[in-house]
Amino acid sequence: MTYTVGHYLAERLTQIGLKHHFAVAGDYNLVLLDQLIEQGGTKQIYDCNELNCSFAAEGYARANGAAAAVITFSVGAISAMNGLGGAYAENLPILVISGAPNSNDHGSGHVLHHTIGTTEYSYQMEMAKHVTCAAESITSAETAPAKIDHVIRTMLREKKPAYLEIACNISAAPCVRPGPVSSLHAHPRPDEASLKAALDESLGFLTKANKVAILVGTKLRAAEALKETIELADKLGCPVTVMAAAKSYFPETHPGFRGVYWGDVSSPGAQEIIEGADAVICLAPVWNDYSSGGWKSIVRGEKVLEVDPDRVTVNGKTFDGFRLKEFVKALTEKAPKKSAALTGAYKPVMLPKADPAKPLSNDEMTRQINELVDGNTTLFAETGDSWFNAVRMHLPEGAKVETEMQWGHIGWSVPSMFGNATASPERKHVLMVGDGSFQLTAQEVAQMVRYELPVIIFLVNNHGYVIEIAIHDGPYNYIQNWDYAALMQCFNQGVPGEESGKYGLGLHATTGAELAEAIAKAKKNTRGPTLIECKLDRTDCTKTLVEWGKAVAAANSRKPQSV
Ligand SMILES: Cc1ncc(Cn2nnc(CCOP(=O)(O)OP(=O)(O)O)c2C)c(N)n1
Repeated sequence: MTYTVGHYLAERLTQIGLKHHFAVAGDYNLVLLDQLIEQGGTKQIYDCNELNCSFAAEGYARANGAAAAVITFSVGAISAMNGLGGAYAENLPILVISGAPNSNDHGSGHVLHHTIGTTEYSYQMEMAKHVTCAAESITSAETAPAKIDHVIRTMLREKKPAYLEIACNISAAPCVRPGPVSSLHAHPRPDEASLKAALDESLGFLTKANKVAILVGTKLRAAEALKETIELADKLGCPVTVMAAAKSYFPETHPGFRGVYWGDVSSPGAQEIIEGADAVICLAPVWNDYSSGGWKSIVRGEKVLEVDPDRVTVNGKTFDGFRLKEFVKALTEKAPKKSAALTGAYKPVMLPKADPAKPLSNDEMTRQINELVDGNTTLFAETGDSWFNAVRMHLPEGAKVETEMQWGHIGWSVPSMFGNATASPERKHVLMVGDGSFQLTAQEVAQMVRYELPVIIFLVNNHGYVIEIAIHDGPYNYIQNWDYAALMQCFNQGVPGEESGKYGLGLHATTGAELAEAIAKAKKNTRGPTLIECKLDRTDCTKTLVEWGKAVAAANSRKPQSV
């Protein structure tokens, strides 16, 4: 068998740990898809469309560390741009690979199908450059290895997405074989002088402080320093809070854990700890309009030691030339004990059990889902009140929560959980998604039926865009109602001649008792997804959503600066 450009790509994807890659066929990528299958190493998983394909890769990367999606030129790739944007915003290394026009067409004056009808095809590459850390176009086998290695090495180092387009007549062209994968993982060595200076300045800052606290931020997982953060918290003995988008990045059973800090909508006691501290160690925070509650709560300034993925800022000075992980390890070695602010025990908000015969409430639904979440569960929470329901849950050790609070593309959670469940079949997967979001990517549940993923989907049918209603209401926030549970009947048609793909289960829950019964059935459905449609009153949402929504609306309505 001739070793080809497509084989090279497949071997590199396998070497970096991808057991699967996602794909949607298109005539520009069919030969490439054949090469990837022929080389093996990563199994080809199909999606209903390229938006879902790119989000499935994003979800796979959340569990696996990296991922790949293969789509066709222009009509496919431009849909997948949304997944690239989301992966960029959420710091996830996915590689989107687009089939591309025959290398002979460039400069030929040919107008090609699936393009915008001009004779220039570089517009896609130009678009991709804005939402990736590396982007390359392969039009010859000779240059393919360097370009493939460049985009993979860069995405792994930067924890950002990358883009590759391969001319359709080059995928099966003969190619040299790759060397060791270690060259793709190389990181620059830390600058010791800067690391020491940052450490000395930070120790001086902490030694003077009495009430020290840690705030775990959004980018800490991408900085690969979750374990190191626990070690720092153990050494300091101080309270630890997490930002909403970092929920589950720090174990909630840890003696120092004190809830979620989200300004005025923080967990009880968390706001006082952070805003009352005289030294806050902020680890990889992202302060956007959502996380700061409409710019009202940003933790920054002279009381803050801010540790970003590649920079430390403290006492009005800034230091770089090393990674967050290296700095946190060095700080832990010399950090003083600072347990003065750790008073009392953490008291999570435990929701009371409702009367099972009463109409299902948001609190009762959240209470039962929280009970379902164990140490081996990955809980996906979609944009909407699902965010606030996940944030208020109390997690057992090992539980993970996945959100997309920076990009916030409604519907992201369905394909992303599909990808995540594909990457981590040993874990349980639970999704909370509103009816509005679900309508954007609902068809990907059919792929969960096809691949027999035993995930549980809580479809929160509160009849509209409740998060938008909380921010700013209008007729545009009300949607066509579906019989969401009945979709499973539609998706269960299976693959002709095959036994698989027929085990989706759709259930309705209008009371606490019906929900409990549905969850019991879902736990027994091991050969496919279970969608439980939870009927809630539109006004029944968390108070934190309403309060936060008002703050975001106020931020959106700021008057233009008068010149
Ligand atoms: C692709 C995309 N288009 C529009 C929006 C704006 N948006 N954000 N949240 C929503 C509504 C979410 O409604 P649901 O999923 O029903 O969730 P709830 O808020 O819990 O009712 C919209 C329409 C968005 N965030 N992403």
